[in-house]
Amino acid sequence: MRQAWRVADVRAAEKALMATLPAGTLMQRAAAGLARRCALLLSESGGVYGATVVLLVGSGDNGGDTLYAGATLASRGAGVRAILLRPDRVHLAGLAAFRRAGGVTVGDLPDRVDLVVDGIVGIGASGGLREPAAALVRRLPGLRGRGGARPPVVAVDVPSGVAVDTGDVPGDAVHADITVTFGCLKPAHVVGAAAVLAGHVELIDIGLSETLHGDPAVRVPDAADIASWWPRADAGSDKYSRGVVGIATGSATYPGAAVLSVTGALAGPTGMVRYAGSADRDVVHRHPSVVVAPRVADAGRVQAWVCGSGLGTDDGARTELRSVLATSLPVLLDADALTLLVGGQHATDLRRDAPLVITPHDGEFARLAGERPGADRVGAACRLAAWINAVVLLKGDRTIVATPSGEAWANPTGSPALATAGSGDVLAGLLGSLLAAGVPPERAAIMAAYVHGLAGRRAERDGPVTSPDVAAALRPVLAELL
Ligand SMILES: NC(=O)C1=CN([C@@H]2O[C@H](COP(=O)(O)OP(=O)(O)OC[C@H]3O[C@@H](n4cnc5c(N)ncnc54)[C@H](OP(=O)(O)O)[C@@H]3O)[C@@H](O)[C@H]2O)[C@@H](O)CC1
Ligand SMILES: Nc1ncnc2c1ncn2[C@@H]1O[C@H](COP(=O)(O)OP(=O)(O)O)[C@@H](O)[C@H]1O
Repeated sequence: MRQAWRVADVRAAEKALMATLPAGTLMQRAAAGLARRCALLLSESGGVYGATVVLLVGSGDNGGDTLYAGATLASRGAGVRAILLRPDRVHLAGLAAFRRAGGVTVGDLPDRVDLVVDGIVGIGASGGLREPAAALVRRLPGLRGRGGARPPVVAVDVPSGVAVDTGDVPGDAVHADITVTFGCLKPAHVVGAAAVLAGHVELIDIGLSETLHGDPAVRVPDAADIASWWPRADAGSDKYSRGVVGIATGSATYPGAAVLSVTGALAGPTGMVRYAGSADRDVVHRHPSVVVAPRVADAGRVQAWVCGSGLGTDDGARTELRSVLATSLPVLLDADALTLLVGGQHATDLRRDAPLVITPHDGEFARLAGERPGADRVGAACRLAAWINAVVLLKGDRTIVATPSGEAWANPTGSPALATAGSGDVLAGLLGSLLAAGVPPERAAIMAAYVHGLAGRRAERDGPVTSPDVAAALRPVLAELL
């Protein structure tokens, strides 16, 4: 698991650590790690000696890191040119070291560039990138280096132009190939559009873990977490002890939603899937192992319910929603079930002790919360989770999982190929199976999003992706993961 920390916490930890060290130690550690990464990148593409490196240097310590790293590269024979965005407020010691090593300052981007280092602004950024930095950043995609190729861009700490605590990108911003960050990850590395602009993120240890306390802003699961949390059958298992998941999705109008959510559930860890609804014939035809009933009330015992996708929003759908919410079981609500919640007719049904998970996309989120998630997706998901007292899985690129107590996770897997009709139904079924197997709701949401994201990536290897492809990819993905 990785963790990302807010700027205020990073600042406090840096201050506490700096108090125990000679002045400038942390910047030297940061700059050394940054120079090492830049040198490696240049070595892979023709060598450090003779390469042309451009530093974009802002007025704070982010620029200081960049100048010291530039000095190291210059001392190894690179031609390093620094553009100072605020010459009157540059990091003076950094600039002196840079000049001593043979670095030169220039007024504009050179014709040929082999590496760009973005040190315009780091965690001290406020608001969108200002001019003249913004104009410079807009020109970066037009640069050419060795062999006419676009030169790699290394961002220092964070890509300049992103909102560090939210991952929002309010305007022009650097699109980095690599971001070299120091001490710990920040939210912009793992959520929102900023995470895409950060490219590959490399963390340099500057000793910050000694003084970094409290709760991270966002957690990011890895494959080992998912594998270790996944329930497994053992010699004593039977189909009931593994959990039975109930699926109340689809309708005569939308039988596909039922089939897709059931397919997702069948890939999960439960020993049995029960389906309740009017798409029963389609479900049994596709999946003979599924036990079907016309309504939730007739379905028999389950350990968790999935309700919503393709259910419709008529009175019959409302009855089914009421039936699942009246149980004392974990419930996942998606799609039409979320629409039915709007207007408050189910407010009393929602007052329940058993876990509730909701899986809105941005439109459904807006219907429930009264506004779209906006720039701070993690904050928005946490607020809705607290308000509705449910685990919220906010779909999208880097899906967010938030708990009522304010814990947030960002899913690192996935692909835009998942933006295809019915792929959310597959996710809901898988998540429901994890709930029925006894996995705590926030973990079930994180695990389902992770595996669903891997399935999307696997499916796209074979060309354009449909939701049945995502469902079909779940089992091979799990075979590799577990
Ligand atoms: N502390 C430590 O121990 C360590 C810190 N380290 C490094 O320090 C970095 C933080 O340095 P920092 O605090 O000096 O802030 P920084 O990111 O350079 O930006 C401040 C300057 O940017 C400007 N500016 C702001 N917004 C802007 C905008 N939208 N558009 C344009 N300009 C904007 C702002 O100008 P102003 O608003 O004042 O006019 C101000 O002058 C951190 O990311 C890491 O790299 C490492 O060495 C490890 C140890
Ligand atoms: N741009 C994107 N990048 C990555 N994943 C995405 C993107 N857009 C959507 N997704 C994922 O695709 C799925 C779509 O779900 P949903 O909107 O409920 O579709 P449907 O209702 O058709 O099943 C979600 O898991 C979501 O996280």
